[in-house]
Amino acid sequence: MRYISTRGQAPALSFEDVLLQGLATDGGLYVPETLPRYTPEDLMALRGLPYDELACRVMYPFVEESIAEDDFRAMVRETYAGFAHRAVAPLVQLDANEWVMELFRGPTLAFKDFALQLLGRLLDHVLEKRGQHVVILGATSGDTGSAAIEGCRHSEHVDIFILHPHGRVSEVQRRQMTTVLSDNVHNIAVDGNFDDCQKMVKASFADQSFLEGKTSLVAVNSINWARIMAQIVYYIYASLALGGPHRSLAFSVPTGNFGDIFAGYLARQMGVPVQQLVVATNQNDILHRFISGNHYETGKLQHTLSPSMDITISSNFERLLFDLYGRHPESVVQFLKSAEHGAVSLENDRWKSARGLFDSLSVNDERTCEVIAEVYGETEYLLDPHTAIGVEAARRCRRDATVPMVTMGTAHPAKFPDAVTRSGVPREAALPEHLSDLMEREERFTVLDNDLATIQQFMARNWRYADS
Ligand SMILES: Cc1ncc(COP(=O)(O)O)c(C=O)c1O
Ligand SMILES: N[C@@H](CCOP(=O)(O)O)C(=O)O
Repeated sequence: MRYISTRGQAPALSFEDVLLQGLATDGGLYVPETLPRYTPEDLMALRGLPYDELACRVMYPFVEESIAEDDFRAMVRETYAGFAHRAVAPLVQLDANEWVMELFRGPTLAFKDFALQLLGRLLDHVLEKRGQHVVILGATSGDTGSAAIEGCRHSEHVDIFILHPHGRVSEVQRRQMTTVLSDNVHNIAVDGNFDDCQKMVKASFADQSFLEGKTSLVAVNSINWARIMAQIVYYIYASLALGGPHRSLAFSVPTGNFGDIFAGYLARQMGVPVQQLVVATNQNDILHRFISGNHYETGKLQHTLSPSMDITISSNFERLLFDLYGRHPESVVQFLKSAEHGAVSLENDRWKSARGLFDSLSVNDERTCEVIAEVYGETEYLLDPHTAIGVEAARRCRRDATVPMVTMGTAHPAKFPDAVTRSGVPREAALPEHLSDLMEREERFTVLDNDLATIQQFMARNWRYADS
């Protein structure tokens, strides 16, 4: 399988090169040139497989030219053996035909573990083979950072620098990152917001001269194709568990960088019967405004009780645009250029074709807390604020009550105790055993100005082989 850039000017690459590259050299994102397609018979043959085996079978075609099957299977098995539930991604029923898929049973309690615990292993495998050391650079609004650090903390082959917006992630999220004291882990709290962090990450990928040719950058954000690939699997798992391929499903996905829901879109392109995808956002609603009204215009970032979705520029929207434009890169470039200067719309027929699949809703903090309380009242099930937004959007946007609706449960409620307390539910969300002393652990992080040169100088001084 070859991967091509959404902007059409970068060379096509193999999986191994895409894994190590991050952004394409033309600023675009890599996508597979073609997707594997399943017939209903193919899907039937996947029914009942344990999660790790399904994951091997779904992902292997994407990596087969770069990694031997036995090695890949071993990495996938080890990854999902580290999850706290035997089903890996259990489905919890809230109501008739209404489910939450718990994607937070991995080591750092958010859906990012599905891809990032595997990404750490894939990187180590490839870097060991090449005898190479790299620098990982990532931006986080709270969850990617800890999952990426967990995936790479023991690696001899990487140094990892994670930028988070200072004071704008939850205390649990911050501590999950900053209490990892390994020499190769560098947490930077940026005096800015997530968009600022993400912009500096992308600028650093575009121009890596600050590394003086001594190393290269690897991405752990969902600009890295491997992130999306691993997330396709749980959509297929949900479908097969709830009657697929002979029954359609709808998904509601708490959305920020559009990576998770894009994986659902790809599962559908591969033949999984998905009737509806609901984009569930907080007050940072650029995607909701686009889906509901064909109006794409960045706004000012707002800080909410669902901080992981405090994002106004969604990286993976570009991957969807590429498809909506019939895989015509010049149109993608033109759209994105115009968006830098104000509001943009798609041609009506293209937007309508997206509307055939996507619905959306934006949910504010007050309503998020009400939903946490309502669902707890109905079922004694405790939602985190991101998942609560998903559940609200699922209920409000549902097209057909006979089609099972699955909300992606993207984080454990214990990561966001403020929202849980504000909702007034009579229960605390306790951290699991392995994190029970998190609040007492020593922290290490550096606060830096929201300035690209400052960040890059810090990195150049601090990566482990800086003087070699
Ligand atoms: C808990 C949680 N929910 C939802 C999202 C949104 O996912 P995506 O950025 O893939 O749209 C994120 C982070 O991005 C997250 O950490
Ligand atoms: N919500 C994310 C933001 C980064 O998104 P990514 O999926 O592109 O890594 C976070 O929690 O860090």
